[in-house]
Amino acid sequence: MSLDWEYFFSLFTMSAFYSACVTVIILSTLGWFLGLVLGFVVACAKMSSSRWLNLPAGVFIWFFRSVPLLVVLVFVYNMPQLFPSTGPFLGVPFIAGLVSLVITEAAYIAEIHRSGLLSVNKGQHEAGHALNISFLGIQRLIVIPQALRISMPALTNEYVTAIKLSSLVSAISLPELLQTGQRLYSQNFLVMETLLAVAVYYVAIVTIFGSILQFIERKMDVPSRKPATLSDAECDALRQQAVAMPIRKTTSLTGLPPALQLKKLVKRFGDHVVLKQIDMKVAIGEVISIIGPSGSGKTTLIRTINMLEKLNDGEVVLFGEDFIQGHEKPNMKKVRSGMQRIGMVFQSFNLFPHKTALENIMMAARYHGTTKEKEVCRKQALFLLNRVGLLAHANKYPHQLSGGQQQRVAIARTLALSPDIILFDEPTSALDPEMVGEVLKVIQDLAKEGMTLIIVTHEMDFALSVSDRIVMMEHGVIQVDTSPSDIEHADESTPELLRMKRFMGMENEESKHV
Ligand SMILES: Nc1ncnc2c1ncn2[C@@H]1O[C@H](COP(=O)(O)OP(=O)(O)OP(=O)(O)O)[C@@H](O)[C@H]1O
Repeated sequence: MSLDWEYFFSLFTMSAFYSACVTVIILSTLGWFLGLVLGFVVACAKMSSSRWLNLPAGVFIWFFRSVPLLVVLVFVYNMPQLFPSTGPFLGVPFIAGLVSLVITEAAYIAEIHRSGLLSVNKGQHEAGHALNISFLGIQRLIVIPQALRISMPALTNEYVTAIKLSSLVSAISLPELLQTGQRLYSQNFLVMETLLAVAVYYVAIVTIFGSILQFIERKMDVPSRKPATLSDAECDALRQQAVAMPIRKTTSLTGLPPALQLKKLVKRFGDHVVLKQIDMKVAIGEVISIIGPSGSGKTTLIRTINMLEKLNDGEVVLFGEDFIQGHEKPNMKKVRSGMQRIGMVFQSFNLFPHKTALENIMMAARYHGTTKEKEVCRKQALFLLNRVGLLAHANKYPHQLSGGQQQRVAIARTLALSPDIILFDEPTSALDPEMVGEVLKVIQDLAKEGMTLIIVTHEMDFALSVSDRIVMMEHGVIQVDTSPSDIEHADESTPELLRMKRFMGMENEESKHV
């Protein structure tokens, strides 16, 4: 048996096939896109902690992934028999086909979205929170763009599946490609030629639209972008554009309330009490280093100050005003305005990987509208980047920067909100030794300018040189709270201080014999 090639080629000049192609493209594209949107809602519902949301979402995914599209299709198309009022809507084959495709696609795509959303690092949410960006803002600006990039290959694959699945709507007499072919070969019995032509049409659609999605995927692929270091001339040009930030001078003023007052802070993780009634005052412009053995609660302490950890009991007072009360539901208005005054720099930088260094710095100011115009915002970000010595790297993405450079960008990002207090959580612990100095220098400059700083650190020499007070924590309590000079002069008459001195590695020969 040989194929009738003349007939086969004639099928590519037949207008019925081209209108069938249009039907397939519209149906599968709409089905995929609406499935994308519905799938996102279902994924968010499934990830919600509310049983009222995650249970129905789980049932939806389980049910519609289990039922074949053909069954859903026939059911939806015949729905008007049960509910006649749906007739004008679901009785239309295109709409019945679209609704079925959207429901089935949404069940699959919800799981793709969920894996994308889950793969965005917790630190990204925390960095957004520390920049006082709301939950929805964090999703829109930080999480969804990253999750979409991660999910894009699987979503492209799902689009191809939608194109192929659209052939099933031939079962309800929608003149798509397969149905057009079936109608032809039922008249002339040239089955193989017709189906071969149908296959060619499908391959062409998949190839064209698959390539478009792959192009978008490549555009979203941040690691493949490699903006270069700017030349000296380019840096000079940018420096001319930079506009100084209105940084608040917070040198200690007598008569003003402390910048921070921690009153009997208690934090528990299950039965484990990590902070045991911590009391501490931080004056305006003061630099405090918190040291102590691993697990003593240093990080937890500063995380409770900006609500990254929920306080169980106690109170945080910010510039003399109520800020956080452990035993009460937070007053979100007060918390939001307080958070605006506290910046945080993380051990693992938590820069936004889909944004350049400059965009990382601009994000929060633009979100909060502290600087209305994008251009002013950009100029201030340039100023901050210049201040941390990274103007030449303005257009680079975090993956192109060294650890020390990333941390300096993170500090500039924090400064973009003009905070009054900055919390540093072991800012140099994730850095190679040769990069520690460059970050400490930036922190030292902030200290000299009178910024209020609380620094959790294991860099003892740095703590001694930069701090007004050094606080040593052990087992969730503050053991010693003293000045660097008291530590340096510690001897046997002050055993607590001597122990701290030893912990800091400053033990001298004399004291070793104590
Ligand atoms: N999310 C959490 N869930 C349960 N336990 C936690 C959590 N975070 C911290 N902890 C526990 O709280 C204690 C204090 O942890 P924290 O990170 O504050 O210590 P640290 O003094 O900063 O230690 P390190 O110097 O090693 O960073 C530890 O025992 C830790 O296991």
